Amino acid sequence: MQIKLREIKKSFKVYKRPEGKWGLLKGAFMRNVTEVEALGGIGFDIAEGELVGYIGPNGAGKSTSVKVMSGILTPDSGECTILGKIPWKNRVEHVSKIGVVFGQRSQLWWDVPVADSFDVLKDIYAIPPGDYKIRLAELTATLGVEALLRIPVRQLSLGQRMRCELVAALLHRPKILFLDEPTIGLDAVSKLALRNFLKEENRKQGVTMLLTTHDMDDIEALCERVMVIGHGKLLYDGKLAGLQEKYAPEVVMKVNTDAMIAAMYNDLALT
Ligand SMILES: Nc1ncnc2c1ncn2[C@@H]1O[C@H](COP(=O)(O)OP(=O)(O)OP(=O)(O)O)[C@@H](O)[C@H]1O
Repeated sequence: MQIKLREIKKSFKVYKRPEGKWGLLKGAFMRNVTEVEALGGIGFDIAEGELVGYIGPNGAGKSTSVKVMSGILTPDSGECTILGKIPWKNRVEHVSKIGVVFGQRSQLWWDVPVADSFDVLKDIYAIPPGDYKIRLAELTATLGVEALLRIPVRQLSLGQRMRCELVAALLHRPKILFLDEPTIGLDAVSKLALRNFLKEENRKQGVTMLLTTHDMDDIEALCERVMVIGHGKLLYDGKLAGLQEKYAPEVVMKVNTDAMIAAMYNDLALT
């Protein structure tokens, strides 16, 4: 298995300021600490070449899991091996084998042209110049971003930036790609283009992908297998068709996946 998680737990300490008009002053001397359990013993396996959907309501623990798997966060307990290594213990080696796209954050430098960010990534990942040239040409052509290379990132539209984020995440030919809400805020055309790209990258290059999204059309278009997480626990791991059978209305021409997922969250008391 490329990705293996067992009983991963992660809690965060949250500091609360005392309420009332003196709260700010009192808060300087004393703060109430509470613990939020983001992951309560998550476990799953993902094999090479799989494209798995990872869904759940807001605050379910999806991003926290992705951060653990990408080595950004160390869990409180449990086991996690990615390509046989522990992400937070072998960080340098780990990041050279994975790619991460956070839809709500950028890994590109805001004020410099896109091409300059790619050049920096080439040095960070120590990509040989010949390979870099080929891979950059291949990715920029497929994602249609050649004309954007000299433009500073802050001047790009969301859809343009997202395509550049994908180039950045795939330049070093990672074996695994974690995608945390990559289609958030994109229009229908950009979503379709991005889905097609991900499907092809998975099929042709064999890149293993874990896709976190609230857009059930993403899941339907890309993932045969889906994992549902709620309150930090894995609630379902299986075929999308299995979820549809259980939660979709009996006779429909096209399954309304958003309604289906809303019914499931209600049923599992996740809302
Ligand atoms: N750095 C942090 N400090 C405190 N609490 C945190 C932190 N990161 C996450 N949490 C909490 O952990 C829980 C899980 O958050 P997480 O971001 O993993 O959820 P999510 O499933 O990705 O949600 P969304 O769909 O809204 O992005 C939430 O209750 C959140 O408030």
